[in-house]
Amino acid sequence: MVRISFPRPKSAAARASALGEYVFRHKIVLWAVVAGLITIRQLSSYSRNLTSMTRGSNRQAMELAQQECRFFLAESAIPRSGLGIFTAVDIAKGEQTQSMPDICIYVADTPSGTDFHTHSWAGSVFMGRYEGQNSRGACEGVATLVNTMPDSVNAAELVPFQVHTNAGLKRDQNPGAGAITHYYGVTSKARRNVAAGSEITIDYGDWHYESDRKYVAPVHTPEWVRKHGMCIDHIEIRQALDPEMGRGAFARRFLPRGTVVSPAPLQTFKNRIDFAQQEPEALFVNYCFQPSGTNILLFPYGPGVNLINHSSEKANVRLQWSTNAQNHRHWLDLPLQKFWEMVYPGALILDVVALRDIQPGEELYLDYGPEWEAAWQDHVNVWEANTDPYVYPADMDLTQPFRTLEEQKKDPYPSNLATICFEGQWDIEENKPVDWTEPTFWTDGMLYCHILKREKDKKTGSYFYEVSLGYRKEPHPLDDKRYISRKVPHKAIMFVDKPYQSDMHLKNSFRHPIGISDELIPEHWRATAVQ
Ligand SMILES: C[S@@+](CC[C@H](N)C(=O)[O-])C[C@H]1O[C@@H](n2cnc3c(N)ncnc32)[C@H](O)[C@@H]1O
Repeated sequence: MVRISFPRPKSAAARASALGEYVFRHKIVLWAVVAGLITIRQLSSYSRNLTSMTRGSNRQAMELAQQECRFFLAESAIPRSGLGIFTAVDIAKGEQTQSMPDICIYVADTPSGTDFHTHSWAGSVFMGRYEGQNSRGACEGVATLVNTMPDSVNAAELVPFQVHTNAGLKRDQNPGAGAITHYYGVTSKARRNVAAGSEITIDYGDWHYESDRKYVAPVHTPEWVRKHGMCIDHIEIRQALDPEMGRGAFARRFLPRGTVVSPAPLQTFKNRIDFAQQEPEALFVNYCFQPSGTNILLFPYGPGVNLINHSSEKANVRLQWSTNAQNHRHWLDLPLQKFWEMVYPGALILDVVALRDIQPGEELYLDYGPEWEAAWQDHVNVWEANTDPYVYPADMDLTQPFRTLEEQKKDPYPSNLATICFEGQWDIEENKPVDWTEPTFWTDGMLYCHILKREKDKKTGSYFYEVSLGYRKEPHPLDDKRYISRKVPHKAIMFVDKPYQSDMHLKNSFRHPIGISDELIPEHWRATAVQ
């Protein structure tokens, strides 16, 4: 598989003073020495803890797991914006501001009449613009949890360029193809040095919270963060041990029985039917809980939570309602109409809790319930490999020069693929060619394009192209010649699936929400099922 990565433009905030950098780096070194000493002490206390746990006490070990945790969810410094992400450790400029990459699940045609759009990203941001007519990506983890504070962006710059991986599942081999998202690998990095205790913030760009007011995030102490926060750093994401499952979630450290492995703030949806505009219904439902006997969907967006795969025999985590003050558990008792008036994303929080001691590196499993298991088995029994011609965009060799339209007449690209170009100019006039401009945020400048001409730089050997840009949702012959960009570098071109071609649109791909124990759901919710 060939992957390209794009350089990111330098932002003003990234130009921190050399002196500040020097002081901060030395602080880091000092911190690392102290941390090293702590680690040695912790390791010995860790083994003591293990011993004491076998005697029945695991409180100390749980505290240790909490101490080692770097990232937490706690009440945001932005008024009335619920939870925010805090760091308990110093982060140097350029380092990651999260402990694991996020996934995004694209819905090809955003349902109307729901609040799906409030906690999902515009199609272009994580490169899913061409999945459908009006696509939006619901992401879990930092990409959804981080708050915007345009006047005080301390930290995160979202880095979307490692997306597009089918996690080893192929449509001609695996029943799980199309049942997991391909958009994995969204991360964020610090724009400047971030002190331990800070809330991590970004700038959403086109959305300003009460834009007439300025908020500067107070920096808490790391102790405050540990005391009041919920750890979101206990999980690592890797390929699942069973390759049929795609990715999976693994324990980053020893997690004693009863540890909250991760909180899962929920976005609630009244009706699963809203996500059934196409066949198959939106992949999004596979990443949601559905209480039995209802049509309600609960989308958990705690980092890594919906990467936990199913096993009824090996389940080592379970769900329970969070005891955190940010969880409005009492709202579950409200009549449903009142509940829907009150509820907002993050108002309800489930905790994923260790059912037994979990060793570092163990894969985490949740019991999705008998209905899910039966549905998966039925799916595997009837599933047939899809052998129609198809090539994954990630399998295209991007070291080869892109073929011009003329060359493609003789040697066409696979019919499911389209070429896209990243172009920084939005006001190109018809029939007035311009020279290529680098976009400030690459994915925003993503457009369909046709390759008209190719040149090779004699000195460097790199390729440059003349392309025509298409501003439509689908490649269109009329766009062949109108908006021309010249001197487009090779790195600014790539392949994507045309709309409705990627695995998640396969008619025979598996769909089933995750089951949730009846004990957690109020009885009166079951009276609501819409047929
Ligand atoms: C919430 S996601 C879990 C994360 C997913 N593995 C991924 O890579 O994004 C649920 C989906 O994962 C896959 N999955 C989870 N547990 C599985 C199992 N026991 N066997 C096969 N597939 C499983 C199914 O495609 C299911 O619909």
